[in-house]
Amino acid sequence: MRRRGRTYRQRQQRQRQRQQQQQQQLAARGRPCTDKTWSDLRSWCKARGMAKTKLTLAYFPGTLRGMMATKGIGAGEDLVRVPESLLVTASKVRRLVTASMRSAAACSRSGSTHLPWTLSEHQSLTYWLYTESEKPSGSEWCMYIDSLPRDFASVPLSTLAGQTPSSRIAMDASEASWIMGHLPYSAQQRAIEQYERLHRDWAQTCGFLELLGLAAPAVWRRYVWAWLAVNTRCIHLGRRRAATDRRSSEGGSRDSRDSMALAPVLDFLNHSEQADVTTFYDSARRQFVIKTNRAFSRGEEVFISYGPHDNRFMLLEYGFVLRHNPYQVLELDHAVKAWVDAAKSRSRAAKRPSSAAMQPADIDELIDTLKQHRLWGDFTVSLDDLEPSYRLTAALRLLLLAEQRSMTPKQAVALWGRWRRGLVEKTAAEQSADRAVQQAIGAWMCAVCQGMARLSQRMLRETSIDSKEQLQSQSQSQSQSQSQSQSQGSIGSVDRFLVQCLHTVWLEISSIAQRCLENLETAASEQRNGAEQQHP
Ligand SMILES: C[S@@+](CC[C@H](N)C(=O)[O-])C[C@H]1O[C@@H](n2cnc3c(N)ncnc32)[C@H](O)[C@@H]1O
Repeated sequence: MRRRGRTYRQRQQRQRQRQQQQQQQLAARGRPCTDKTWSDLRSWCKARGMAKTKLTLAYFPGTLRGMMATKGIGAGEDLVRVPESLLVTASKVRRLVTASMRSAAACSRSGSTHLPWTLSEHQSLTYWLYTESEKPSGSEWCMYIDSLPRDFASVPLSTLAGQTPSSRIAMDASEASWIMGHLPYSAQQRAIEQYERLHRDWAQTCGFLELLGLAAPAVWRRYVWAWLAVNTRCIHLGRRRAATDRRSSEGGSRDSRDSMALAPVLDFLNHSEQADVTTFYDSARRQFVIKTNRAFSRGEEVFISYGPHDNRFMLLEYGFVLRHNPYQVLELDHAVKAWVDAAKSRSRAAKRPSSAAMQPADIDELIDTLKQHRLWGDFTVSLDDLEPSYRLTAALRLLLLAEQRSMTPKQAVALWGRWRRGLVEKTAAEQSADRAVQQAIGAWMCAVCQGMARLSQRMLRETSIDSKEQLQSQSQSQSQSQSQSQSQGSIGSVDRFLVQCLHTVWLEISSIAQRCLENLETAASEQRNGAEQQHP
């Protein structure tokens, strides 16, 4: 039977329904941004040669502000092409400063326009962003600067940096000590190094500008903002070429020594570990290009990849974490170092040290052996196999072998060398030492995982948003008892998103530690069963 054609009204109704469905789908995925800042930025970029893209700024439930496909994007298509004129690089900053110095009286007095540029790329871009954002008459780049986040509160360093520069993290601010106290050990160390880098960059920039007779960045919090904007948003242009391989850097073009840049529009793209993009510099058209190797449908969030990083790195560098990060590992450097410290104290505390017992100097020698073989540090357990990594096994094997009473440190190193070369133990004594060290590694791993599981349970309680709010009201009511809250650190006004990220990190740690424990228990019971069958 032939279907009768639809009436005009039915067609109209169906079209309306389809439009409504599409709008609902879009809203579930993300909400396009209707902000004037975005339309101004787009027009400003267009006037400077940026071609139209199939991307628009939008807000998404999980990732907040990011880029949405306005049309279907096919695999192999360009996502965005940023013209040279819109890339801010260190060489451009250097040329701008040189040009301003040429016209400055200070420079004509010295009669030289040569600038011995000593700032790093990060320092140069931070200085540029700082000065542009401070310009009283408005910057030529104000459209771009207005599009940047007002703060980077979810990046721990933003709080750890404090209100004034200081040579080390000021733990008297209770929010800073709360954050440090809730970072995993490995992240604490990285946060300290990050702070030292920020402070060194600020001090070196001030010193350099004073030498040139230019105003140094005086407002610390603004400098921290500019530094974090560069750290979280700059793109990597590819490998730096050697100075001899450099092409002309005159005429405003990019110097091939530049390896990073600030790039408007492109820096709205969020990260996904599933993103598959190719980035390159099209020297014929003088544009930085990002191509996607997978398709995106209309309304979908478009991602790039910031690299294969675990969540601790993501949190410290970018202020977010992935719910399921494929690069997650349990980092155990702190536990190995704690074992070393404890072994040294035990040895020092022994009243009559026996000639066979390890002395602190022996332990240092063993560590040197591991360092010589590039096997000291970066001790992990991966989520894939829940086994200690080769580096961790190697370190534990050497240290725990040497700790056995039957063995001198020299003998331990020799036996360890045989294990590294994959040789089978020959004598009965060697075989028994090997069995004993395997058991000792199992016991060590068990104790460490139990400790990590206990610690993560506490951290999970303290970073759950409910308890955050409870603690916040407690800390408000206890605001008079400053000394107490300062020594323990208070959650105070710590960014809510940062607290959620910390919670996710501790969930990961707890999950790996628990699963690792289960694995160890299964292995131990299999061993027991095997032994019982051999000697019933
Ligand atoms: C290059 S910018 C991307 C644009 C940024 N979302 C914005 O609003 O301007 C990098 C920052 O975006 C955020 N971000 C990137 N990928 C993310 C993700 N998968 N989930 C949550 N936030 C993300 C982080 O705050 C990060 O520091």
